[in-house]
Amino acid sequence: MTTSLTPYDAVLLLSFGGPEKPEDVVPFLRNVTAGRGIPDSRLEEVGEHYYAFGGRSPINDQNKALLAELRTELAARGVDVPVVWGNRNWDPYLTDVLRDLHESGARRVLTLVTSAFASYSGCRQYRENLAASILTLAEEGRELAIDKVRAYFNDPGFVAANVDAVVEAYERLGAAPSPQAPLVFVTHSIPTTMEVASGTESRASYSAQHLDVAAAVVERAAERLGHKIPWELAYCSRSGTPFTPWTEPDVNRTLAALKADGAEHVVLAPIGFVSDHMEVIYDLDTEARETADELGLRMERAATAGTAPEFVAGLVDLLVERAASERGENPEKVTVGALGPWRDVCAPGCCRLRAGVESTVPAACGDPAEMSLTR
Ligand SMILES: CC1=C(CCC(=O)O)c2cc3nc(cc4[nH]c(cc5[nH]c(cc1n2)c(C)c5CCC(=O)O)c(CCC(=O)O)c4C)C(CCC(=O)O)=C3C
Ligand SMILES: [Fe+2]
Repeated sequence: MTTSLTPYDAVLLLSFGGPEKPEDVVPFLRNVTAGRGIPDSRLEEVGEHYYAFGGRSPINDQNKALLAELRTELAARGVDVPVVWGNRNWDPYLTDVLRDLHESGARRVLTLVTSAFASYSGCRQYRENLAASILTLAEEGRELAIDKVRAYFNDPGFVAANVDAVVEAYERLGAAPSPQAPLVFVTHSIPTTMEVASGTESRASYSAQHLDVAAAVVERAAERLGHKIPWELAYCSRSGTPFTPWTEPDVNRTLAALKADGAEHVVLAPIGFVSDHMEVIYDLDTEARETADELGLRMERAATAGTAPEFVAGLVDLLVERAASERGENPEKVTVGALGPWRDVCAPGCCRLRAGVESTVPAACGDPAEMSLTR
C-alpha cells in the first residue's frame, strides 16, 4: 500500500531563518525584532553571538539537511509531492516560496514548523506569518489553502531521538559519575505572560509541555542506563528588558545551584530546540560551558533531534496522519506522556498573548474568523 498525502499537493518546512554572512546579521535582527521593543543593547549582544561564528547561523544548513531527509523518507513511502523550505526571517522567505509553489500548481499545502512546543513564538507567530503570506498572494490572484500539523513535542519519534541523545551523553560522561550526575533539560525562555497565555484548562502551557516530555525522556533513559536520573528544567536565551519577567531559572543559575548541592558532573539536554540553533551553540556550548568550567562542573551536552531517523520518520507520520484526518478518516494519534495529542486546528484565541499585548493580526491554520483580524 502506498501512502497518500491527499488532499495536500505540497509540503512546507517552515522555520525561523538565520544570517548566512556578517552583512546579513543586522538586517536579520531587524527582521526578527520589527516592532518588538527589544533593546538595542540586547540586539548588539545577540549580533556578537552571530559574529563569533563568522556571521553565519547554523540553522539554514540544518534545515536543508532536514528537508533532504524528509524528501527521502516521503519518497521511500511512495509519496511524490514537492517538499519545500521557507523562513519567517530570512531567505528563502515564506511568501516567495509559497508563490513559487503556487506557480508550479500547488493549491493545498501542509506545513511543518521547526518548533516542537506550542506557544506564541513556536506556533501562533508562524500562523501569523502564514496568514500574511496567504493575504499577500491573494492580492496577486493566487489562492492557497494551508494547514499546519499539530505540535509534536510528545511525538514518539521526537522523544526517542532525545532519549538516545541523553543516553549517549551519559555514556560520554563515563561509568563512575553517572548515578550522581543530574540532567538539566533546557529550552528557550519566554515572557511569563506568553507562558500563561500558552495554557488553558484544557491545554498544558509551554513549560508544562516541557515538563511532560522531560519526564517521559528521563523514564526511558533511566531504564536504558540502569540508574536513576535526577533532573530539572532550565531556560536560556532570555531577552526583552530586565523589567519584563521571563520564565526561569536561567541555565547558568541552575548549574551554580547544582554545584552548590554537591554535583560534579552534569548533562544538558536542549529539548526545546529541534536542532543545534545559535541558542544551543552559543548560549549552551559557549556560555553555559564557560559557567560549568568556572564552577569545576564537568558538562556533557546531549545532541538535539536534528536529522535523527526516528525524528524524521515521526514527522512524516504526522504529515500522513493529518492528511488522513482531512480525508475524514480517523487515524490513530500516538503520543508519549500524559498530555495526549495536540489539536490539529488551534482553538480561537489560542496563544494570542505575546509579551503582555494581545496579537491582533490575522492568523492562518485556526478558526477561519482569525484570518480577518485587523491591526
Ligand atoms: C520560544 C522560542 C523559540 C523556540 C521555538 C522555535 O524554534 O521557533 C525561539 C527560536 C529561535 N529564536 C531565534 C533567534 C532569535 N530570537 C529572538 C527573540 C525571541 N525569541 C523568543 C522565543 C523563541 N525563539 C522570544 C519570546 C523572543 C523575544 C522577541 C519576540 O517576541 O520575538 C531574537 C532577537 C534577539 C533576542 O531577543 O534574543 C533572535 C535573534 C532562532 C534562530 C537561531 C539561529 O540563528 O540558529 C530560533 C530558532
Ligand atoms: Fe527566539
